[in-house]
Amino acid sequence: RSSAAVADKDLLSKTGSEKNNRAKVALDTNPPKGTRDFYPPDMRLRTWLFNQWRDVAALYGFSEYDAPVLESESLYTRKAGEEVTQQLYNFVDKGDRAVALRPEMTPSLARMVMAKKGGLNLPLKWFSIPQCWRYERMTRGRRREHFQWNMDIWGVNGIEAEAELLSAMVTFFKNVGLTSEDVGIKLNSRGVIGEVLTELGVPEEKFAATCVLVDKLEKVRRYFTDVICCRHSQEKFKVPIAAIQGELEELGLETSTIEKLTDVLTNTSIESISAVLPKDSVAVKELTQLFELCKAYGIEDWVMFDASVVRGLAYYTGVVFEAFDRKGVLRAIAGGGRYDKLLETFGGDPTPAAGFGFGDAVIVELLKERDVLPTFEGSGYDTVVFAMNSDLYGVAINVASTLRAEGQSVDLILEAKKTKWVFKHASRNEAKHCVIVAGNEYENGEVSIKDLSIGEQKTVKIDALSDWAKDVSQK
Ligand SMILES: OCc1cccc(Br)n1
Repeated sequence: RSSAAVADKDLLSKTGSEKNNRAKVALDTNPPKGTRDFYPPDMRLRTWLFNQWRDVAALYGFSEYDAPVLESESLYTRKAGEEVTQQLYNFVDKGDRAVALRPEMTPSLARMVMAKKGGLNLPLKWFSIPQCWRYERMTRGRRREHFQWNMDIWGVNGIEAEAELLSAMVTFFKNVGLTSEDVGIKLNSRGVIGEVLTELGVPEEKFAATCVLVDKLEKVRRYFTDVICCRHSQEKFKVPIAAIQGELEELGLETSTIEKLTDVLTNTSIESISAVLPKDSVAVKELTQLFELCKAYGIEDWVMFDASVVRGLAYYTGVVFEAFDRKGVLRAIAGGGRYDKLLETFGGDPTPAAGFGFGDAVIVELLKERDVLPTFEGSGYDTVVFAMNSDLYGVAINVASTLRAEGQSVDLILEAKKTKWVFKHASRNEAKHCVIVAGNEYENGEVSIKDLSIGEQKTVKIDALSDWAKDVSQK
């Protein structure tokens, strides 16, 4: 039996409450460490955000898919030292299977594509909003779960896929009231690091792990940038390099290589990066083309080149990008890139792919900070219906049913309540109307309806309630 079950039993027996089954020790009503409850107002915000994501996915012709939150651990046993694999929420189940709560969705997507082998009509434009998990020592009190909007295009070799994904991301930002002054998207290509490391004689099998380390550098850099406030200067990379020097040397990278990398990583223009890369650099060519396509989408104000962006996932192979808040206060808002080799690492056929992940936490922090977050306090149903006295409750049920048949969301008051209480309840829940079933009006075949937005009350014939409902729904 699990230790927790034993503990609970002990607890019950210790408190001698086994008999009446009421534990004397208060239940811990918090959700598990690092997880969140969504009460109705929180759920209304979450539903609003997810609907914004769904709307954009629909605009761009993406289809929704899903996969189990539980996957075989083997999907994530990459050896590149990524944070996401080092913090796996994994366990051995009762069937002795090594399983994990998914830390990201892309491997599940790759598994689903591979399961169908050639049976899928490429290209695929698929999206999902999975809850993803990590088990991080609560040293930093960070969350262990988040919901992450995933948008992926499979089967397209060209940079057009990345441009379409960037456009979809920008459309979302615009739809929720953010501008290119609030958010930027840094673009880079792992080809840049790849070409530099190749020139320096570093074997290709070290590229992924180097990128993962450099991504830490990026995080360390951001920390040191705040501390040392010397943006875009070589010094910044010197100091943080020390923080990962050991790991870089473990990778077998010479100090001269590390120095050369820091020169490359501080480039923030295509022109300057072209000067340190081979003349016929593929990375420069694809990035130049990507910026031209961004111009065609009219999103050039949102995107910029930044050679320090490599993202922390080992499987990216080409263009990578990261959305950030221009004030530099929050962590990355979203990130993505091209991952052409992921299926091969699972033993599948080479299939080009690109996509992004967009978490539900940072964006909400940003919307709050920019004061563009809608409010969701009220339940927002249309009408409250109540009977002034219990012998009219059957009439109230009929009234509610008539209004519901016309598509109105109705909160039928299920108990005897004072009118004052009902009006307060209706206003607190931002209902639009309140229908009162009372004796004298009922004798005339009528009910009384209060318009809560203007506070006026009028009587309506019960057999005219359907027309009334149609009429108010048009307003
Ligand atoms: O962004 C990395 C990540 C993965 C799973 C759960 C959470 Br919270 N964060």
